[in-house]
Amino acid sequence: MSDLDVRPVAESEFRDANSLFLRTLHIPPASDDQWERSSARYEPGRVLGAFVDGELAGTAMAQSSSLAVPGGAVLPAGAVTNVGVRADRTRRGALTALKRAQFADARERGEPLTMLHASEAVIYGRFGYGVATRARKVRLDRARAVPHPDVPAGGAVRLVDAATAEKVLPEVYRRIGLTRPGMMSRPDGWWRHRLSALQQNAVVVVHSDDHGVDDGFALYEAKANDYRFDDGMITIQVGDVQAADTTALAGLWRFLLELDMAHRIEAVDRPVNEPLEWWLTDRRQCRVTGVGDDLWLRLVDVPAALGARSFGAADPVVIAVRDPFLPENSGSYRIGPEAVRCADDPQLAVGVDVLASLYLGDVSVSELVAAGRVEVRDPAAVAAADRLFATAEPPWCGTAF
Ligand SMILES: CC(=O)SCCNC(=O)CCNC(=O)[C@H](O)C(C)(C)COP(=O)(O)OP(=O)(O)OC[C@H]1O[C@@H](n2cnc3c(N)ncnc32)[C@H](O)[C@@H]1OP(=O)(O)O
Repeated sequence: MSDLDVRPVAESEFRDANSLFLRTLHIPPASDDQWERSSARYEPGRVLGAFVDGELAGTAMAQSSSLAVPGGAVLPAGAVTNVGVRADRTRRGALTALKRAQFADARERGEPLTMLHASEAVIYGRFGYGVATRARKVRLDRARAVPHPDVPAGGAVRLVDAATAEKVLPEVYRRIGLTRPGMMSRPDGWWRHRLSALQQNAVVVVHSDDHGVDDGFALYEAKANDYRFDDGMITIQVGDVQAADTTALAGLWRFLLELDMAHRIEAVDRPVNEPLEWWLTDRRQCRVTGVGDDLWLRLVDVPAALGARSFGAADPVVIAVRDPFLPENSGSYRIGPEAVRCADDPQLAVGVDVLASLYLGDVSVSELVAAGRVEVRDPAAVAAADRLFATAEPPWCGTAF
């Protein structure tokens, strides 16, 4: 019988934890240069190790962040990443023990939420995570994607070098603000890691408004084919577009669509309701090549999380929440103008993972009723619950971590 112990790893062990994690993704250990960049995200006390008989067998870490929820509140949230268990130690409870320790740590830190992007969709539901935002991938043929005359116009764009980007991008992101449910703050270490990519092939374009105030940016890389023979000359791969308003967003997209020599533009992690189709004379030139799960959310402290978001106008609904992994969250909640625990008979019942999918407004209650994921005890409650949880626009995270 082997002995499993979970504890925060010392800073001197961060690199071992990183190497172990990379191996679980079948990636070789980082070079000194890669580790130098990657290590910025490692926060003392937030990198956990699972030790089997004293030897590191698994790891999971979190970055201190925060998440915008419906109604405008921004809640402390751990951004969980670099989760992996050595291939010869899997399926013996190491991840389960790491998740228990991470949730306990989140509670101590006063973080009602924890979030992640999942490598596989089957891993995290059992721990109470649900898909809370989705994102789409689009592809545009530059020659045919002609901007519509009604596309908002204004401001200016400029290319900036790596040193300028390091200063300007975090400022612009802060100025834009966490304006939409699902947007998260980007820790300093996240920025250091992300911007270190600029030493390589990434290009940064910044948009400023008519008063010269920077209000958006885009990061992209060019992937060159042999333009003499291949169908495609150059594909522009867009990794991060952030904008304060539609004029800035349209200005950045217009710039990308006017890049000489670019044959194709591909963008990932875009909001499902980004108005690209409406900005083209031929809407079919915006090809959606995929819509996938984006942010997975876990309500670690259900009363605090429900109490922090606003709800739409409708009669209150009593919902029973089942949380086998953190049973202290289980119970009935009256959701109305405010959400509180109660002792009333529930009208609907959900698992805490399903509650996470409803929480930011990505999916409606009735869609999940149709999917069999919401137990209905009072059918009249479904329409009211739809109105309570509905948000003005779909949530979007927009930050890869
Ligand atoms: C946020 C991120 O970093 S995402 C990256 C996640 N990491 C990876 O994908 C790397 C490769 N995979 C791994 O390292 C491991 O398989 C992990 C971390 C996903 C799981 O670690 P394990 O220690 O094996 O998990 P653990 O033993 O606690 O499993 C708990 C339960 O989840 C199930 N489970 C865990 N991982 C998987 C999986 N990938 N597919 C299907 N079921 C899984 C187990 O079967 C077990 O089920 P049970 O309770 O019914 O017996």
